[in-house]
Amino acid sequence: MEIWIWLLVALSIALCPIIYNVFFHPLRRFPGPRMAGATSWWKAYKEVFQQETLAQLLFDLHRKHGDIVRIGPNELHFGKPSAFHDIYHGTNRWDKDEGLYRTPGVRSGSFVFLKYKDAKERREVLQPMFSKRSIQNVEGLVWRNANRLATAVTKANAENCSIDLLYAFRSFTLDTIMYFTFGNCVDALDAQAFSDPLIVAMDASLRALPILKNFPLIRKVAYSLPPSLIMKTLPDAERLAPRIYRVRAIIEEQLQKVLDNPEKLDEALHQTIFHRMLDPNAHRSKVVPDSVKLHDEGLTLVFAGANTVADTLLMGHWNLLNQPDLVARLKAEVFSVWPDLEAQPNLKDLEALPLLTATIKESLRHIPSGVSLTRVVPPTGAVISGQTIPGGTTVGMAILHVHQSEEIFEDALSFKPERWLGEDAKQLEQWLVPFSRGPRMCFGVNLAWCELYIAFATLIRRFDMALDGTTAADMEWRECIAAYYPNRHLHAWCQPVEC
Ligand code: HEM
Repeated sequence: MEIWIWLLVALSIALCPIIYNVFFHPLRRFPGPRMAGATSWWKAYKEVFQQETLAQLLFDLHRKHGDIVRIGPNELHFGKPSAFHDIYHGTNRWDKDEGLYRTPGVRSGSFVFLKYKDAKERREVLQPMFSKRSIQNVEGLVWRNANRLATAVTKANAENCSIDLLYAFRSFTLDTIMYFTFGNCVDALDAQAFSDPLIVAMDASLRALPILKNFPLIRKVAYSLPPSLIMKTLPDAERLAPRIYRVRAIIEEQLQKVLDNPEKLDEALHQTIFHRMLDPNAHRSKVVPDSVKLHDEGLTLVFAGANTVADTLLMGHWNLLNQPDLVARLKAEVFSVWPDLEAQPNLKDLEALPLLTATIKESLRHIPSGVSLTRVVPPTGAVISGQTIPGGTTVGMAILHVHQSEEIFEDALSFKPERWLGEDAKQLEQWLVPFSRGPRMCFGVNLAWCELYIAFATLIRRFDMALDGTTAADMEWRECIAAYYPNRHLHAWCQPVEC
C-alpha cells in the first residue's frame, strides 16, 4: 500500500476520538470552547504552553457559556457558588480524579488517595493528631518557630535587607509541618535570606507541575526512576538534577532518619505524626505501611501543610501593607493581649481577637486556590447546579469561584475584614471554603489556624512593616494544583519595634 494510504489511516484513527467527543459524547450538550470538548490538548495548551490558570480564564468562559462549562472531553467546571456544596457535600463519597491527583507522582498518601475508603482509613490514623486538643500540644512548636522567624527577620533588617516574605513564610511553615511530621526538620528558618535548598527546590518544582499534570507519560518516566539513583548517577546532580528530585531526596532523608532510629521520635517535644504512622495499633490492619507508603505520606503532608499556610500569610500581608489604617487597628488589638513584648499571649488569647480573626478569614478568602478540585461522578449519575450529570463525568470547581463571587461577597475583590464582623457574617461563613468541604476536606484546619494566628500576631506586634516596591504585577500567581508566583512576589522592610 502506498505511504499516503497509511497516513490517511493513521489520521482517521487519530481523528476518531475527536469525532466521538464532539458529536457522540454524553457531555456534547454542555457548552464550552469547541476545542476543549474535542480534546484534552486544549487544557494542556492553556496550562503548559500559554501558562494560564484555568480558573482565571473560567470567569470569562462562565460569563459567555453559563454556569456549567465543558473544559475537557469528559470534564465540567461549575461556576455557581451553590454548585460547590452540591459537589463537595458531606454525603458524597466520590472518587478523586486521576488526571489531577496523580500529578505529585505518588499513589498513596492522604491527599492523593483516589478512593474514599483508602482516604478514610488513613484519616482514622492521622486525624487524632490534628484535633483541636492535639494542636494545643504543638502550640509551643509554632511559637518557637514564629520567634525564630522574628529573629531571622530582625537580623536581615539589621543587615539593611528587605525581606522576601514568601520565602520567610514558607520557611516558617515548612519547619513547622516537617518537625510535626518527623520530629526533625531542615531548619529552613536559619538559612541566609530564607533560601534553604529545600525552599528553593520546592519553589522550582511547582513550576514543573503543569507539565507533570498534563503529560502523564512524561510524569511516569520522570517518577519511575528512584530519586537517589538520579542524584547519584547524574553528573553534577546538585546543580542539574531536576529540583523535584531534590525535594523528594531531602524528604526521604528526613524519613530515613526516623526509620533508622524510631526512638529518636521520643526526643521531640510532643507527639509527632510519625509516632502514629509507625504505631501498628493506630492502623485498622494493625500493620505499619511499607517505606514507600510512609514516604508518600510524608511528602504529601509536607506539601499540603507548608505552602497553603504560607500563601495565606502572603496574601494577608500583601493586602495589609496596602492598608496602613487597618494595620494600625490590628496593632492596637494585638497589643491589648500582648502589652509586654517578653510575655507573649497564648493561642486562646489571640482567638478572642475579633479583628485579627476577621483578617485571617479575609486572607483565607484571598488565597490563590485556582485548581478545580476534580471528582468523578458515581455510575448512578448526580444532580449538580440543577442539571443531571452522567456517571463517570469528571466534575469540579475552583474555590476561587466561590470566594470571588459578587453574588455572595459584595465588592468581592477588595480585602475587607469588616465583612466578617457585620450582622450577616454568620451567614457568610458557609461561603468561606478555603479548606473545601465534605469527606475529603482538609484535616489540617486546626494546625493552619494555629499557625495563622501566631504568625500574624508575631509580625504585626513585633515589626513596623512597609512594602519594598512590590506591585500588583509582582503578586501575580498561577496554579494548576499548587500556586506559584512567577514574578518578584512580596518584599517588605520590617523594622523591629522597641517595646
Ligand atoms: C491555610 C492552609 C490550608 C488550606 C487553605 C488548605 C486547603 C485544603 C484543601 C482545599 C483541601 C482539599 C483538596 C482536595 O479536595 O483535593 C485540603 C486537603 C488536605 N489538606 Fe489542607 N489546607 C491547608 C493547610 C493544611 C495543613 C497545615 C495540613 C497539614 C498537614 C493540611 C493537610 C491536608 C491533607 C492531608 C489533605 C487531604 C485530605 C483528603 O483528601 O482526605 N492542610 N487542604
